[in-house]
Amino acid sequence: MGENDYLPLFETRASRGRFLFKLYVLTIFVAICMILVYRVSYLPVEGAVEIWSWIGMFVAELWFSFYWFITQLIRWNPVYRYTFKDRLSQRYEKDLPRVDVFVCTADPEIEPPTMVINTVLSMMAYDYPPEKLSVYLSDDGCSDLTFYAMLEASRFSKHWLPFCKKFETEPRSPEAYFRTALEPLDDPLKAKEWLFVKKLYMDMKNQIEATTKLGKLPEAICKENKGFREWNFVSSRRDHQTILEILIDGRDPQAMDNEGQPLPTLVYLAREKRPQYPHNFKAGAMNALIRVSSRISNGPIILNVDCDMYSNNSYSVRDALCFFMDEEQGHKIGYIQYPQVFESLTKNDIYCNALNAEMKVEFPGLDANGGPLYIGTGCFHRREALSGRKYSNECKVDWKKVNDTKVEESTGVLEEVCRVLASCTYEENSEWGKEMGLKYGCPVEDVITGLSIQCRGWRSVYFIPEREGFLGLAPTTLLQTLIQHKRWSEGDFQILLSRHSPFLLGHKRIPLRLQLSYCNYLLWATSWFGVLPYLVVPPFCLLRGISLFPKVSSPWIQPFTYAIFANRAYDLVEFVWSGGTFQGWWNGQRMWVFKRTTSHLFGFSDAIRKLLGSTKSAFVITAKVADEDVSERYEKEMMEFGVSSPMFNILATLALLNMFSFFGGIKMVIMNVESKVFDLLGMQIILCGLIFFISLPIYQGLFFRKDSGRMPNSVTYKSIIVSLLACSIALY
Ligand SMILES: O=c1ccn([C@@H]2O[C@H](COP(=O)(O)OP(=O)(O)O[C@H]3O[C@H](CO)[C@@H](O)[C@H](O)[C@H]3O)[C@@H](O)[C@H]2O)c(=O)[nH]1
Ligand SMILES: [Mn+2]
Repeated sequence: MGENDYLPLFETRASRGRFLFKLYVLTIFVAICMILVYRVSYLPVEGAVEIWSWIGMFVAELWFSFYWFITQLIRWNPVYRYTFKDRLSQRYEKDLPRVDVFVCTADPEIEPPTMVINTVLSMMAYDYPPEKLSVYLSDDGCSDLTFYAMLEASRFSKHWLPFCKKFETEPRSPEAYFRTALEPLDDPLKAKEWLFVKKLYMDMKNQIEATTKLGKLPEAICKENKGFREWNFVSSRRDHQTILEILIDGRDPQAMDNEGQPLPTLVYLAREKRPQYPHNFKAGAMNALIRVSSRISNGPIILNVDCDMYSNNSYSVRDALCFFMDEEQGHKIGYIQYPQVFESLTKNDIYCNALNAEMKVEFPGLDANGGPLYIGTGCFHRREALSGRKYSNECKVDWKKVNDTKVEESTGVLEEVCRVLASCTYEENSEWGKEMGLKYGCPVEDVITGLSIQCRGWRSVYFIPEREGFLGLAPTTLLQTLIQHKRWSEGDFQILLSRHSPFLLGHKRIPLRLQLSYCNYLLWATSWFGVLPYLVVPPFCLLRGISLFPKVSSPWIQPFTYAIFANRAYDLVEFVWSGGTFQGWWNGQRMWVFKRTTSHLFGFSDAIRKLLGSTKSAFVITAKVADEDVSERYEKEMMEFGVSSPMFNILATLALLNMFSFFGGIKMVIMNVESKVFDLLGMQIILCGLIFFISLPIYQGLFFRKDSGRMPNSVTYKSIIVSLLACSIALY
């Protein structure tokens, strides 16, 4: 192939027709400047409350302006990637590299074993040479139930893999497939086979679920495999030796599916845990997997998924390789991030978990600005980059040679060697968790690790396949959503404050526009600087009759209304364009306020406390199952409160304060029609009104609902007292 007729394995297209967007940005920019000019030139001269309120609003607006700037920077010039899998096959089919898949699970109760093995099975069934595919499960829950389910899955895979090939099934998680697929009616022979495999799956599932419900394995099952004996030595989930079993050794000529084809390697690992050693959550699990897999299969490409993210597209590995193996650009690429897509969402996505705008607009924009973040799941890594190697020109891989090395040890010996690699002491006095592998000490181990990979000179790529690559589960209650966002905002902010921040570590190593783009997420924790003043000061001042905005009749009102409403209109268009509904957008506005006044506020304070050394970071795992009545309310899109939490106290208090002020404001307007109250306070009344309408589900939860998902009484009482107190302070 000559220099000139090189055909790339992927291509990058910038999105076109951005003129309207850029015009919109320009007009908002002008409006923002005018708002700031107004604030500075009309600073009240007397009255402490007046002056301080004014300053509070000004701080909020400065914050909004800055944040607006970085959100536009991310949106400025998104790029989209396309792959050519046929070219990959033509050139490299025989030399495809080994690929290691890492699945992490941590708790058999909130991450049920059937869900875990469905993810594992979907990964084993990739359209990829099985002898080059290895799937590793890290079980931080150290559960014999999960181990048992994995054994069952390894048996079932002998039927499932040939079945997937024959029927070209998609998706390849049996649960997801059988949930929707219809039996093939055209061919009775095929139908018989189809029904047979379906029954096999159902039987396996029922048996695993029955055993899980019991919570204990029957003797008979334990006798079947020597692996179960390991649990005799497990004192608790936090105190046990390494358990490592190679359930299928791909090298074993006996490891065949029922059509005589080889099977992918399958490994179960519960790394050693001891109370005196920090286990570092998912980052620790991943690092153990990196080491263990380096001995067993040592694939140069690693795919990392959470246990709830099954593969929905059997070509994802090939797509990813189109990037890594591209002759001109591939060697620079450290990781390829796929979007996080969730299948558990309701129609109008009541908790706004879809991340549509992030995944469809912001990440393509990040890709243009220097590369997307690593977000923990659905990400293909180059092993070298993940392990800590710096990028250099020598990183060019000779793909024709990568498969040359062979492991010689027997399965038993390999297991022995690898147990040591997953022990607690192995990492002592080493660079693991610092310069090697995923970084420790941060609740968003993914983002901080991705950033450090980029700072070591690697490029990252964002790829949205036509058929979604991975489908996962999002939180299904309000509190879980808020807690997840607290973990994210806290971790992200911690990165910004640390020496790993994009501005310190990234200085001169990644482009400035990428440094700034990172702030879009790393500054989440500070968002309450903007939002809290806007939720507290206007209603408070409204009750006192202090005006914070230009008169409705003044021309100065225009930049305010334009900046607020045009911005929201743009947001709506973007939301609907990326697949949402109008009601979903409205729900998103509510969650926007909720997250900023609770998750981000708490994330901020915990990050600061951690900086001062008074707390340690934790990782609250998101539940993947819920009680029946909770799920039922979720399906009906009823907001779930149910338990008391300081987060709910804040939400309810703010909602009540704005409600009192809104009605107070309306009353003032009605009582003094001639005195132009509306002209003076109109904008504040409208703002309080918006918060009032956004908070309707809160009032329902506080006063009108009877079900167990309503606000607990303690929250109701506390919020009423505090908001009334605030109102009386305002009035007197
Ligand atoms: O001690 C732990 C805790 C968690 N996990 C696993 O980490 C994954 C993510 O946990 P989850 O509770 O589902 O968190 P999410 O907020 O949904 O996860 C997102 O955010 C995390 C960082 O906050 C990333 O680790 C995840 O990959 C990313 O999907 C799951 O597979 C867990 O089993 C472990 O392996 N060990
Ligand atoms: Mn998750």
